[in-house]
Amino acid sequence: MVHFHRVTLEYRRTQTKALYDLNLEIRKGEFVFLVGQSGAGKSSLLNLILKRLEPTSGAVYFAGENLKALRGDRIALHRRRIGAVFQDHRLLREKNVEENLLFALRVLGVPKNEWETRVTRALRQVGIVHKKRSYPEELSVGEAQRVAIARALVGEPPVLLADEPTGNLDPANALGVLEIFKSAHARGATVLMATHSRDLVEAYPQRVVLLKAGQLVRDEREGKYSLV
Ligand SMILES: Nc1ncnc2c1ncn2[C@@H]1O[C@H](COP(=O)(O)OP(=O)(O)OP(=O)(O)O)[C@@H](O)[C@H]1O
Repeated sequence: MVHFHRVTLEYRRTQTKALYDLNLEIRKGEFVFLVGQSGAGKSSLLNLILKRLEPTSGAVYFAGENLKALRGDRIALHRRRIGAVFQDHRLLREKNVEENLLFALRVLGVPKNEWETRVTRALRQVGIVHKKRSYPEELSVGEAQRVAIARALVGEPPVLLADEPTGNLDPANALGVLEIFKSAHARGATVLMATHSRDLVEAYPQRVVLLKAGQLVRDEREGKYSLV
């Protein structure tokens, strides 16, 4: 589903090598925790999959297609296959929770007759139906994070990327968020989640990929939380 072939990423201005000669293959339907110290390259890796960044050398393939070849509208179409949850969740401030999700469905081109069911289902999954008329600034950090997850889920994309989705949450809420991703995984989604949380990795023993200074140093199939 996602394949990194000898990927090096250097941020030109600062000449920082964020990733170095990285090879990684993630199969359809896998759940992968991406772990490693701050600055190890986790966010950079996720941004390459979204084609927000281009590799300096090497190639990133998505569903067999080299992302380098994508231009214009095809980049937008590519991103619609991915539900992304980043720390800066970028909810639209002038729209309430429900409208934020409806906006995502409109962009995705989902037929109107499905909108209501999809929104209700996604908000239910994250336990936030009661806040559907609230505006982003009226939400707690954790609530806003859950809305961002609902927005990523509402289009039912085949791939979910999450960068520290539980970073601002207390342990109970963090495990709640993990449950949401577990359900998406059970429904067949491929999930790649960057995290610093041992608790999460321990709670859901799956593949764990450890990055260190931009290199893949361990790849464990059985969720060894000691890697975190
Ligand atoms: N826009 C940028 N310009 C220059 N250097 C950057 C940029 N973004 C990240 N870096 C550098 O690239 C390296 C990898 O950063 P990245 O954000 O991918 O790490 P991370 O593992 O996600 O860290 P964290 O756990 O703190 O989010 C770091 O050395 C960082 O300072």
